[in-house]
Amino acid sequence: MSNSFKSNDNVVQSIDIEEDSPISFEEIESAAKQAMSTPAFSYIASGAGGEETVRNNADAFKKYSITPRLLNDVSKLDTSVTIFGQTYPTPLLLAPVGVLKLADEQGDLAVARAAAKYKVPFIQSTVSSYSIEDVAQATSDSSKWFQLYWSTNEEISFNMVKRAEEAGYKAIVLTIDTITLGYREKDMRHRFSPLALGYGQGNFESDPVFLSTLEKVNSRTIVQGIIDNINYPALNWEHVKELKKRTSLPLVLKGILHPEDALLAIEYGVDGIIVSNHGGRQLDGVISSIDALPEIVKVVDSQIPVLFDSGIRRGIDALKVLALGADAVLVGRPYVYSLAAGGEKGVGQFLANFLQDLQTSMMLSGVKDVKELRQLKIARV
Ligand SMILES: Cc1cc2nc3c(=O)[nH]c(=O)nc-3n(C[C@H](O)[C@H](O)[C@H](O)COP(=O)(O)O)c2cc1C
Ligand SMILES: CCCCCCC(=O)C(=O)O
Repeated sequence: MSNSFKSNDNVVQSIDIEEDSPISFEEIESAAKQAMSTPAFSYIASGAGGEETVRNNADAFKKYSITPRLLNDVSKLDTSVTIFGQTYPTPLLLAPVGVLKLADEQGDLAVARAAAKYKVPFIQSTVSSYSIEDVAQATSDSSKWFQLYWSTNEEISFNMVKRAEEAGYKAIVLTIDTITLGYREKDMRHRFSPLALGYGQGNFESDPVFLSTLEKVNSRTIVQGIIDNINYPALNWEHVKELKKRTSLPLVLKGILHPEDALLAIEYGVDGIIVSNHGGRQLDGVISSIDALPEIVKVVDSQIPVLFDSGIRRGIDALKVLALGADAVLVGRPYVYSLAAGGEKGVGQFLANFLQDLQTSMMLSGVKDVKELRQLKIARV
């Protein structure tokens, strides 16, 4: 079976879909579950507390309904978006996910290569399994952004940002909702920490500042050091101001849910925001990302790009978010499950299917491009 994705520059990219490869999100999730140990799968799938927000993220999407327009000649579809002066053929990015080796030995390298085929930017996590330099070398033809967890030792943060700049990354994404790790009952039950298993030390292993700080006593010390370092409850807007001064790259804040914080981001000179509740993994009981989006889009009023994640499972979900005014969308768990189920090829198949779903959904909604999507009638029912 062959699936094709036609991008706006009329390049048809096709991949072979193996007969028994998973297609729907539910099939991919189930294949990942079979491929992984229970604690590892659970770390990826679960959320904080009683997982109310994980469920709300998914349920909220079902509440938004589209009223399509017809007879609008959608034969020439343009899915491209321009963010920070770069034009991408699709409005999709891959969310930063730490410890990807948990899903596949090739981890971030496999994901970066699959993303490059579809020109989908990959946002590499601070706690990635491979270093910034390894991922940069894995493929030069993809756009990569770097996600930063602020460190108690500022030099570690600035050093990583510098390395990302030198490696040609296109943006810095500062995650602001993880000043301490969420209360994750399932991981506690399984006594599970992916870092303790050594899956996510790419950037720290090769970070001389970090290693000298820890005096590299043993790997357990390093792991504890990483965890201690990314626990930073003191994080505040002054750090954002400082980071903005220290990088020439566009700075994006990930984890915004309140319109006032979106306005503060603009006031502090931030270049973009990601409306996100971290896939329900941080504060249980927070508003679903999709419900938070409309008010934020309204106050931001196109001053900076508004990106979105948490709960996107299919192309049609992305269409709803774009119709509500987001400039681009990120997916998390769907590509991680695809990686666990099928490695680099699995991620490629997921991307092809997802983008085809988005294209088909745009056509059937009667919109030709992402700008027109904003005019689409969408209501919460
Ligand atoms: C296993 C896992 C690890 C994650 N690691 C990070 C991380 O290192 N940095 C970060 O900013 N967000 C991280 N996230 C959150 C994602 O970037 C994203 O916000 C979330 O997965 C979006 O929700 P979705 O999974 O429903 O698409 C992680 C998510 C998962 C599932
Ligand atoms: C034990 C280290 C976890 C690093 C944080 C990764 C993350 O953001 C997550 O949601 O998990």
